[in-house]
Amino acid sequence: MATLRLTKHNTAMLTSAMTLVNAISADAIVLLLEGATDWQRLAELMAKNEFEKPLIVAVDSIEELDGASEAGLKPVALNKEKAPLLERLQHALLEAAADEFIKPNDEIVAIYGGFTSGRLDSISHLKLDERMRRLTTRDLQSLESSVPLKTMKVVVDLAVQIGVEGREGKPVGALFVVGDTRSVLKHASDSGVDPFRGYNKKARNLFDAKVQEDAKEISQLDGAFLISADGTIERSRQMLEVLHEDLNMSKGLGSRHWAAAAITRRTKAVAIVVSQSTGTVRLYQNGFLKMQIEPMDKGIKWQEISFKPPSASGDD
Ligand SMILES: Nc1ncnc2c1ncn2[C@@H]1O[C@H](COP(=O)(O)OP(=O)(O)OP(=O)(O)O)[C@@H](O)[C@H]1O
Repeated sequence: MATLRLTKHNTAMLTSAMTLVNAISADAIVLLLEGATDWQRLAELMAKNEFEKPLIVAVDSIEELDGASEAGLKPVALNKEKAPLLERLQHALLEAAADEFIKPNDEIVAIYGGFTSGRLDSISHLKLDERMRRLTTRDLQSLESSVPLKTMKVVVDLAVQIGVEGREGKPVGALFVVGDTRSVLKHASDSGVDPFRGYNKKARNLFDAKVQEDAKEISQLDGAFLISADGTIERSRQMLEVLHEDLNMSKGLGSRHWAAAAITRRTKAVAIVVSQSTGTVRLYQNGFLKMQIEPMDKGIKWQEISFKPPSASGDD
């Protein structure tokens, strides 16, 4: 990947971004890069400009961020090399919020090469509240209690892609049940031949881009994916049989959503559903809708859902 040289031009752009942050009382800079840069020199540039706010450096792979933290920068790994600029920027903001480098209401100055590789040519002033509505760290962390955050993110990203892209020009829905697989299996049965059965763990791990593509193909078939906390597809094409009667669901949601909510009521799993009709991704935990993500053509927009807590009588 191209490393960024701190040329006279790039240095001047970075200095301008720092000046802008201070002038408008913004909260942080997000520097979106295609590869590493001289982290130490970047830190020196901050010191020279007396810039004391967080400078988040977002690069695709974690290896390229070697030394960034030690230099006093805030590193974020994207793993989105081929994604469009806007999606990478959005992802950088989500990751930075999840790592608590920034807060959901912060104002950010983003700096990146929008037109030419290796040349910082664009500076944007973003209000996070507008940018990503309300993805709060609290939401992510509350989900992390049963499943590691990185597994949640990989499944959510995949679900969003399925919702946006569909398959072969047709909309596709999907259901991922993540974590507590042993309990979930007690409520699951094959709805057809499971294409993942018999493959070794590595060939079933959703952190692998090829496995993600396979999962997108299989999402066209009936049934749910059961994913373990480490991101392994334990089963696919599973029909879930769970009682629905004590759930409080929005009107218009069909059996896939009911199954998703119900399984999280009975187990400690988190369910992530892609609606075939709208592409909307919903996350259920403990039988409740916790988050809803409306897909957009470019990037994702996160929304927090306010849901009615169960009444004291348990009549929910
Ligand atoms: N209990 C279940 N377990 C696993 N998958 C299910 C279950 N019920 C439904 N599905 C899957 O959901 C698909 C669509 O069902 P349905 O249209 O009722 O769902 P929905 O909630 O309205 O979702 P969508 O918005 O995607 O249409 C089914 O073809 C099946 O693959």
